[in-house]
Amino acid sequence: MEFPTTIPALPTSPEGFRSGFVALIGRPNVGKSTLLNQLVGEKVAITSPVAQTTRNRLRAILTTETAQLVLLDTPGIHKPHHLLGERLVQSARRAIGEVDVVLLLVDGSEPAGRGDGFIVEMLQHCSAPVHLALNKNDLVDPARTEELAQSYRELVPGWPLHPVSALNGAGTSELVAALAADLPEGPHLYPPDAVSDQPEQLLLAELIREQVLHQTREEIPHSVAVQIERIVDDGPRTAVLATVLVERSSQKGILIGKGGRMLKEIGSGARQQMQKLIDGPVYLELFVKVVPNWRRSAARLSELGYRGE
Ligand SMILES: Nc1nc2c(ncn2[C@@H]2O[C@H](COP(=O)(O)OP(=O)(O)OP(=O)(O)O)[C@@H](O)[C@H]2O)c(=O)[nH]1
Repeated sequence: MEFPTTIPALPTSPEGFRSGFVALIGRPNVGKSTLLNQLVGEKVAITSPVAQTTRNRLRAILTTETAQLVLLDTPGIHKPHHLLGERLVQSARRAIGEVDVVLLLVDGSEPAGRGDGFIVEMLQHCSAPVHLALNKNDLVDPARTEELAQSYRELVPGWPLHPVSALNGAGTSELVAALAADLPEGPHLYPPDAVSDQPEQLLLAELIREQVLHQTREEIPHSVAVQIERIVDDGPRTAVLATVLVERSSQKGILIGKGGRMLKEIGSGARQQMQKLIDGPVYLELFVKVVPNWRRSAARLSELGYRGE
């Protein structure tokens, strides 16, 4: 694990303080991004009702009185269909090998299924302790809680189980305490008020991609990537120039919309989120570019930051 070389103003950590890395693993759409945002209390990971929106290993940093957890958000695990899919799985595997604790998140409103077996198998060989969080507990009829929990207990005997709702925060402080207890004793790794070590550029790109997914729903699948071309901080406002890459010209048409209306909606939604993140006015200019088969092009993937092995 790499540590930053320059760390501004780290406090003296109290005796018994714990710190370390937690990998967040789970199938697509179980609520990993929602949980990260709930834990950290600021928007660090994008969420979407469409599965498979998390592409980057986004680190969120959570500091409590007694511990600091550095969370790695890994892409949803699934069977890879193309090169991008394979890189997502590689990235999840790498995350598991590098951390102090693994948190496996499942949709606890459904009983354990075959897809969960695939991940459990993958985690059997992992030396770090694994915790299982049963998410979406808010959707569960209390009369079924025990039956659902039992189906997971049978799948992973001995792993600690935590019912949570990433949406409303129920059970999350107990979850954090349990994860922190499994971290080694150690000092702060980041300043206590840090929430992410991701470059601002990546966060901004993710906010645009989130709007594309929200506004276009199924019409534009995952063949979209965002490149931030330039960020100019000219005093009163921050100007952001970004390009949205799609694979086909029909997708470009949908993204731009009639009279440019769709792109305007996307831009305006993204700009509002950016202003919250930056805490100041933002000017956003968006371009749409067709790059056929960008998902299959290894060079392009590396340029966009999806590292292979
Ligand atoms: N009711 C309920 N819905 C939730 C909860 N957590 C997440 N969701 C919803 O589930 C959907 C998927 O959540 P995400 O956080 O994007 O899921 P993810 O695991 O990051 O998805 P990928 O990026 O595809 O890996 C969204 O519509 C969330 O609002 C929860 O605790 N309760």
